Amino acid sequence: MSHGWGYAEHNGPEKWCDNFPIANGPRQSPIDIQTSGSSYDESLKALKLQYDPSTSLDILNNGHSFQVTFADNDDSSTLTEGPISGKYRLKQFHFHWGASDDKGSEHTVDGKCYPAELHLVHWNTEYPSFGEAASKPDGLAVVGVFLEGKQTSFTNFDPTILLPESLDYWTYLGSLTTPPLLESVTWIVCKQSISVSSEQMKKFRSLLFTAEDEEACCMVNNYRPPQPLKGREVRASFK
Ligand SMILES: NS(=O)(=O)c1ccc(NCc2ccco2)cc1
Ligand SMILES: [Zn+2]
Repeated sequence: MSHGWGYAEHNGPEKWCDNFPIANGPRQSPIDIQTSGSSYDESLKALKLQYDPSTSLDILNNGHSFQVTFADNDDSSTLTEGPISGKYRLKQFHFHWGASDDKGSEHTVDGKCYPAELHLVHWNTEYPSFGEAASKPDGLAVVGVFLEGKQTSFTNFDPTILLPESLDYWTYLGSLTTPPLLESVTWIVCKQSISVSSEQMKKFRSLLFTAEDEEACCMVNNYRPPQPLKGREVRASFK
């Protein structure tokens, strides 16, 4: 693939293995969460998310999604408890979405897709930086939140506001869902979705994959389809 990876026919998820052979690895993400195959684990703790909105730095279109990046030079915005041990710092959050409401999420639940999925990306402070942590099996923890259509207000930047009322979750060991597809992510997928208005979905779909001097190509369908479970366990924090 001479050009960078993307989501088009010529450089999309089915082609990523050409440059990133780990695409066919043992713990790839996303997955289809089959609720009958997940098991309640009473030892799983509740998620503890403590975010300081003042640590948000900038919002940018990185050509694959738009992301809000956070200052991660101290423990102002962290994830602790839940399925992880130790403390993970919030690095950024971003979204994946479809061209229409019938697709767009990366994880699916019993085959059900959502119009979009939020990813809150955290790295293990056992390691010196995100880049270092990203190559370790326990280096990252990403909280996934489904978005589904309803009229709602969508304030900004304080990621806590982006979280659903219930923090019940499924958890499994997986990977980044875009290249470099590193198998370093403890996935924490919330059962309850948050609402997003059709106006907001229109704004997502008006973003562009392309730069200003290129022919406009709308940023839609920037999601990887579910990958083989390969015997992994999916645990639930709820009965
Ligand atoms: N969709 S996601 O939450 O799995 C995700 C999160 C973060 C990156 N980061 C990309 C990267 C560059 C170097 C190491 O990592 C890529 C994908
Ligand atoms: Zn993502």
